Amino acid sequence: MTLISIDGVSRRFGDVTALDSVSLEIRQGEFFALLGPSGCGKTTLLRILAGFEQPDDGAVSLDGEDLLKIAPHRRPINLMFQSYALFPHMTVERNIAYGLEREKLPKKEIRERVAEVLETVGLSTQARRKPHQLSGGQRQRVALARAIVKRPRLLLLDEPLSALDKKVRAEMQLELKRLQHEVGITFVVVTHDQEEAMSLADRIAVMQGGKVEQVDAPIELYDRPRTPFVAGFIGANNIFSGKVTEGGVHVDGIGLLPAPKGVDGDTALLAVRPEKVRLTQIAPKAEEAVEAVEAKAVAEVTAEVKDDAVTTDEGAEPKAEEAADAAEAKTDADAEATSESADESKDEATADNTDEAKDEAKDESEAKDEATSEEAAESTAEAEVKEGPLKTDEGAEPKAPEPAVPADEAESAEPSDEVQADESKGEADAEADSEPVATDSDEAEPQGDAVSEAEPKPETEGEAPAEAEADGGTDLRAVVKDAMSGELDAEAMAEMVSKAVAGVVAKVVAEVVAEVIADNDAKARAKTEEKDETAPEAEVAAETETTREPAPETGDAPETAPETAAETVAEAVPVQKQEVVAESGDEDKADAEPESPLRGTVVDVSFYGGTSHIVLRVEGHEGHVLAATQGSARVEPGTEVAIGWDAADAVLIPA
Ligand SMILES: Nc1ncnc2c1ncn2[C@@H]1O[C@H](COP(=O)(O)OP(=O)(O)OP(=O)(O)O)[C@@H](O)[C@H]1O
Repeated sequence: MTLISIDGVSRRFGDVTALDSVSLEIRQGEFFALLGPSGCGKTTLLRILAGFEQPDDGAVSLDGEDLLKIAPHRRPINLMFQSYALFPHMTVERNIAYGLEREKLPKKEIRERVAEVLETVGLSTQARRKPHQLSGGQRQRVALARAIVKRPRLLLLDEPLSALDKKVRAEMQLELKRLQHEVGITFVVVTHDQEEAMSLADRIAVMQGGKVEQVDAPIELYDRPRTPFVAGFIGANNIFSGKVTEGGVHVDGIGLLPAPKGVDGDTALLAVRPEKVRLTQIAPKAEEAVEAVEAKAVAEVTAEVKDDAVTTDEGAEPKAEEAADAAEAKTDADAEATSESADESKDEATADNTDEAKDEAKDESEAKDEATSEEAAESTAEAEVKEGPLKTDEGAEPKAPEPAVPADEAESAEPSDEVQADESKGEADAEADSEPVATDSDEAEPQGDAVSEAEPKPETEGEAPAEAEADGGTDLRAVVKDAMSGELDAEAMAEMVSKAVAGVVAKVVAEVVAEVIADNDAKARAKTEEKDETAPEAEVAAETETTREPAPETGDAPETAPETAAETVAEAVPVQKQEVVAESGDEDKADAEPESPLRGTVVDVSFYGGTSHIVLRVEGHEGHVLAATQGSARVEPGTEVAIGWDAADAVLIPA
C-alpha cells in the first residue's frame, strides 16, 4: 500500500535544478533509501517531505492527502538529523521525552513511552547520562529513540550512520533494520553510501542530477540495472560499449562479446559483474606441467645414480653419494645454469696449461685399469636408466639436439667453443654425442671402449669435461665411474652429475613437448573441421585464437632447450583446455556459449571479504576488467588469461 506519493516534483535554486520532475512512491512499512552522489538532490527531496522546503512544481500526498498543505510540525513525519541534534545539558531520558512534553501528554504516559523506547534501543541503563557521556553509537540510538517515541507515520533519516566508525556503523545498520521491523514505521533514509543502502533498504531510488534513474529492490538494481549510470554506480561492473548483433555485442577493437538478445543494430552498453567473469589461464599452466616433468625426471635419475653407487662399490660410495646429493640439491638447475657452468668449466680448462691436461690424461688411463668394479656399476646404472620412466629406446626416443658443429667436421673447423668440445671427445666419441644416454642394450656390457668413449675428462687439449657433452649432457656412466673412483673432488663430481641429469631431463621434456604439440594440433584440426560446417564467423575467431606452431609429423622433439620447450607447450595448448582459475555460475552453461575474444593480463590480485579481486588489463579496452572469485584465486599478476562469461549473465543496457 502506498504511503507517500511524489509526482513530478521539481525544485530549483537559481540556476541549479536540485530536483527535476521527480516521481516515486513509498510503500507503507517499507525501508526506503534515496541513494546517489553528492548534489543529486536527495536532501532537498527529504526536506520537501519534512516540510522545510516547498517544491516549485509537482505534488506530494500522504495516504492520499495533500502533504504540501500541512504545516511541518503537524505532519506525521519525523526527521532524524545527521548531527542527532541532542540537547547537551539534558539527560538521555529528558532528550527523548522532550517532544512528548511539548505535546503536553500526561507525565505517566511520557514515562511509560520513554521507558519502552529506551528498552527498544538498548539504553535503559544509560537513561540518566548526558550525551557527552555516551559513545557515538549510543548518541545515535538516543536520536533514534527521540524520533520514534512520537510514533510518526514516516521517519526520515539523513545520513544516519555517517558519524559512526566502520565497525559501529555495521552494527547500527543491523540495529536500525531491527528497529524498523519492530516499530513498524516507514523509514526513508538518505545516503550516498551504496553498501549502506543495499544492506538496509527494501527498495532504493537511485538519483542522479536531480532525477530518479531507477527504483528497485537492491538485488534488482544489482542484477538488472536499467541505465548506464546505475550499472556503473551500484557495485563494481565491467562495461563495454558496442553494437548489438545476433551473436552478441560487437565492440570496436575487441570483437564480438557474449551478450543476451537485444535489438539488432542498436548501440548498447554491455555490463558484466566481476563475479560472472570466468578466467582461463593460458600460459603458466603449461609451464608448470613442464616444470613438474623436469622435477620428477631429475629426482628419479638422481635416485638411480645414488642407488647404483651404493650397491656396487662400498669404497667409492661416500664420494658418489656426495655427488648425487649435490646433484639433487640442484634439481631446479635449468639448462641456462647448465650452460653457464659449462662455460665456466671451459674457461677454466682453457686457462689450464698443457702439462696439467697431460697429468689428467695420465690419471685417467690409470683409472681405467682399475675400472672393473666401476664398469659393473656403470652397466647397472645404464640398464636402470633405460628401463626407468625416462624412456630412451631408439624407437620412441626424440632426437637429441644436434651439436653446433658436427663431430666429423670438428677437426677441420677453426677452434671454436663447440669444436673444442668435439675434439676433446675424439672421433670415436662422435656417436655418443648424438646419443648422450645409452640406448643400445649391448652397451650394458662392461667394455673398455665404452668407458673410453664416455670419459668426460679432456685427453690432450685441456677442455673441461662438460664440453665433451655439449650436445645433450654429460654421460651418466662416466660420471658414476669418476664418482666411485674418487678421481675428482666432490664439487666437480656434483657439477658433472648435475649436467648428466640435465641432459637426460632435456630429452624427456622434449619427448613430452612433442606429444603435447601433436595432440593439440590434432585437436585444433578437428575443431577447425567442425567449425567449417557451422558458423563461418566463429571460425575466424577460433583461428585467431588457436594459431599455433605446426606439430611435427613424427615424434621427433623440437631442437630446443627445456625452457624453450616450455614456451612451445604454452603456445600449443588451446585455451579451451586450460585450467579455469576464476569462475562463478553454472559450468554446464559455459559449454554452450560462444567464446569471448577477450584476452588479458592479470595486473593485481587482492583478497578481502572472502573474495579474490582480480584486476586485468585488456588490449583494446579502456580501463581495467575486474574479476572476482570466492576464496583464493589460483592466479598471479602477469598471468595471461582468456576472459569469458555466459551471455545470460551479462546485462544489455540501451545507451
Ligand atoms: N538552499 C540552497 N541554495 C542554493 N542551492 C542549493 C540549496 N540547497 C541545495 N542546493 C543545491 O541543490 C543541489 C542538490 O542539493 P542537495 O543537498 O539536495 O544534494 P544531496 O544529494 O543531498 O547532496 P549531499 O549528499 O552532498 O548532501 C546541489 O547542487 C546544491 O548545491
